[in-house]
Amino acid sequence: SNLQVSINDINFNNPVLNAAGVRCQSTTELDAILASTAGGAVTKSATLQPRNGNETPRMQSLPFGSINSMGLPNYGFDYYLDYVINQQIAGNQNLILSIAGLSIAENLTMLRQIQASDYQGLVELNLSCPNVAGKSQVGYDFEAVADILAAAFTFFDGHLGLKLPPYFDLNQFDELSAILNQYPLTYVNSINSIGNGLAVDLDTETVVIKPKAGFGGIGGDYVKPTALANIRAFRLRLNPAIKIIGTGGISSGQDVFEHILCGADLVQIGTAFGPEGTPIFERVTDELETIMVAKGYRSLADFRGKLKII
Ligand SMILES: CC(C)(C)CCc1c(C(=O)O)[nH]c(=O)[nH]c1=O
Repeated sequence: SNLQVSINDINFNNPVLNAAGVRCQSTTELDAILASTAGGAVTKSATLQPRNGNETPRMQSLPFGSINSMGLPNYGFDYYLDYVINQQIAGNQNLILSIAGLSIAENLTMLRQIQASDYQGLVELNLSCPNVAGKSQVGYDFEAVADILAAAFTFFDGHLGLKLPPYFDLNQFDELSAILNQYPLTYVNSINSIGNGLAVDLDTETVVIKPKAGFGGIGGDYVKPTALANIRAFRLRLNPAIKIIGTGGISSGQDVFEHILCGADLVQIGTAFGPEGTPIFERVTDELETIMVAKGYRSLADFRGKLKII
């Protein structure tokens, strides 16, 4: 079967990438993803200056997923911009440069530097980035979303995608989609981890991660129903020119199939990629092909977005 996907004029051999944040902070880790069956690689969300991130333990595996409060540890924007440009020179277009500035101004600064560079690939703006003190993360402050997109598109003409937090109220999908449809976005990526979950250890009667009194983003099996709902809700509301990347709860070819059936063009694996490593990409794409053959689908377009109601 044909697993190929094109996002604008960027061709992917298969739709399965890593998610920003998992095993993608160093060039060694990114090279390993590109050397694997993965359709492409996403960099750890970058801030202008390098960051150590939060105290450990800051991520823990849980029975059905993970909890993390990493605190944006990364080697800094220049490190990742250099990497994706070098990959572009080497002929690899399947990179996504992820940025998560600590302010709207910092995000615009990074976008201006990307605009001034030779980078022609995909850029993923992480809207779970912090907002002004006392306000919700940008992704939950729709005025801030409108402001940053209006400002960005006064100068940025590259392939801009948005990494969105999960939403749970159908009116939020209507309201946010009405904003996003006003801009020439290349894609939205749904979902980021479900924010501020909590896991406890029965024996020690403690939380399991040190930062934020144990509060952290939840990923893995726990979040797949929320991910599928967000993908479907945005697919049904967004301009068809805005593609969808599905993230959340993928650990099998069946999960990939479900994301694509709900409307995803590409998918990203975060939590499950951690313990399994790069072999997950071959396993998951093989499992996807098996399902497609069994169902008689020859390409992803044969079933993408064709979820039926009953
Ligand atoms: C939560 C932020 C630290 C503001 C952004 C980076 C990030 C992190 C992180 O670096 O803690 N973890 C996630 O699950 N998603 C994210 O987007």
